[in-house]
Amino acid sequence: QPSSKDILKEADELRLSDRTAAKQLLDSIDVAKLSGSDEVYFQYLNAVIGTFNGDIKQTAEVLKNLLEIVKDKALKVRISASYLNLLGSLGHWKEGLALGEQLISYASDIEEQEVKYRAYLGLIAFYEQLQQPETVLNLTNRIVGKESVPAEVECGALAAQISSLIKLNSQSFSIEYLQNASQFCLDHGLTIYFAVLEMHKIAWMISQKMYSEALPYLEALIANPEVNKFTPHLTMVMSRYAEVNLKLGNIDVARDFARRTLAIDSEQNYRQAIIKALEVLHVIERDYGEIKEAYKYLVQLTSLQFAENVSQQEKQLAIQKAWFELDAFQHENELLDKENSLLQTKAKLVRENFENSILALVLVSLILLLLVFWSYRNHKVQAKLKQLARIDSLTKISNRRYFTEYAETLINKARVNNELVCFVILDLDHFKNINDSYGHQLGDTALVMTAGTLTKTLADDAVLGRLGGEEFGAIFCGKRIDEVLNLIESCRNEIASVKLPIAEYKLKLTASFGVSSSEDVGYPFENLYAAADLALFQSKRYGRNQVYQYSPSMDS
Ligand SMILES: Nc1nc2c(ncn2[C@@H]2O[C@H](COP(=O)(O)OP(=O)(O)OP(=O)(O)O)[C@@H](O)[C@H]2O)c(=O)[nH]1
Repeated sequence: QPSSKDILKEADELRLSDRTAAKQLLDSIDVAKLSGSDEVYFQYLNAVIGTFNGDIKQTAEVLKNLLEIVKDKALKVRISASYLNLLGSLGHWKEGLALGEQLISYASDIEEQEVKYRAYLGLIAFYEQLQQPETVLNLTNRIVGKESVPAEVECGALAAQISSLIKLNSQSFSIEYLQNASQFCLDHGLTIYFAVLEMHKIAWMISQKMYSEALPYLEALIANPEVNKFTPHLTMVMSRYAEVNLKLGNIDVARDFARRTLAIDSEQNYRQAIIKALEVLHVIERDYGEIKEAYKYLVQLTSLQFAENVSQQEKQLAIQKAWFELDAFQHENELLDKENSLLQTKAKLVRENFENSILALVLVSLILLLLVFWSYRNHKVQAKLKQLARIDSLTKISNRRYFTEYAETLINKARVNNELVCFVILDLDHFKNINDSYGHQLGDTALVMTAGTLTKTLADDAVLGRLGGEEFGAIFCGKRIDEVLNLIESCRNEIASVKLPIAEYKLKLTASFGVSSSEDVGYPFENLYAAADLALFQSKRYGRNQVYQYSPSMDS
């Protein structure tokens, strides 16, 4: 029991030699059981086998649809080749030219030689219809005589090759070559190609006026049942037979076969044969003096020749038009491609621009951030510097410059508010002795401890500062004099109880105070300062470690 695939292959092989058997094989297959790709193969064979009798248009339609679904590369090439052939027969030049170009590219990247040959054969048939014998010859030379070419492909190529050689009047043509080719196709049972080649041989013989030599070949063709089945071949053979007999003086046979030719193709589909038959009949009637009959055939002949010329010219024009349209289409495609790549470049540019903008934005943001940070730091540094410029580095309270500045501001404010201002100068007693006896370091410690005590006892009520050396100042605004004196008194006590870090704490630290008030000397700071200084002097003079308040009597 052969598999469906084997049956398909067998039908494929019989396709050109025995169409009926091939068709019967196909009909024996259960289509429902075929796999996807085998079903396409089946449809393809069914369509091409049908072509010989059936409607070419319908076959073309089937192949077109198969092309859309076919997956197998080799089968795709075959279907394309057959479809191309039909497009040529139907005069669909533009579609054919486009498919032809596609087929060339399919063929170039297919591995299987056989498929490649079949693709070339499809192209050959199409270019024959385009009447381009040079192209046809070029393609046939890629097949003829090459290794592992299937006989049917070889015969197809041979038929086209020889026809082109004759058309081009080539030196490479010889009747022996044609004879061998014809015999080869006959031996392989490829009757159609055999008939085509025989026809070329006969035509060539007629052109060489070898009428009697041509006669037996024509008779053999007429007797061949395979040729008989195929109307275009049969009409051509019969009309040629009429022509040769006319030349040989067999008038009755010539007339008979010319009339039979007209009868077979009553619709005059195969014009070349009909024209030939009409020519024979016209000559016969004219030579017999049958003027009326001769005239009748001449009219038919002329109008058919005219129609043939017109359709040939129409075909040429259609082909030209197809070339132009294809060219325009390709140009349009190229233009579209260019436009596309332009758009892509544009999009890339926009993207790059965007990316650059983002980058710039990030950079600017970073710079801004740095600036903000820098200015913040700068601000802090400035503030720190400013603070450093105001602070006495040893005692960490306001230095003289800042204290004086600030005192002026406070005093001005107090004057406006009509508040009492008291100014106090404090000076450590016998400080020089501390330095001299215990060293500068202990002197510094004493200064720091004094500032600490001042801050602890007075900072809530007064603004403090170091005036220089072992001298400190304090400003009280909006306090009564007795309150100020009390505070200073307790400050003096605190200083006196400071324990300097020396052995057994036996060194006593004391300070003398001079106090002035705006009530006595007004608000000018110089006045307050001078008055407090004078009071301090009294305090030192009269025993130290005590508080003296300025009184105008001190001035004298
Ligand atoms: N350790 C130290 N000593 C200082 C500093 N500034 C000033 N002195 C010293 O303070 C001393 C001030 O001495 P004097 O002006 O004679 O006054 P005194 O010894 O305190 O005597 P009376 O004020 O009269 O009680 C000097 O020896 C200065 O060198 C300082 O920042 N650190």
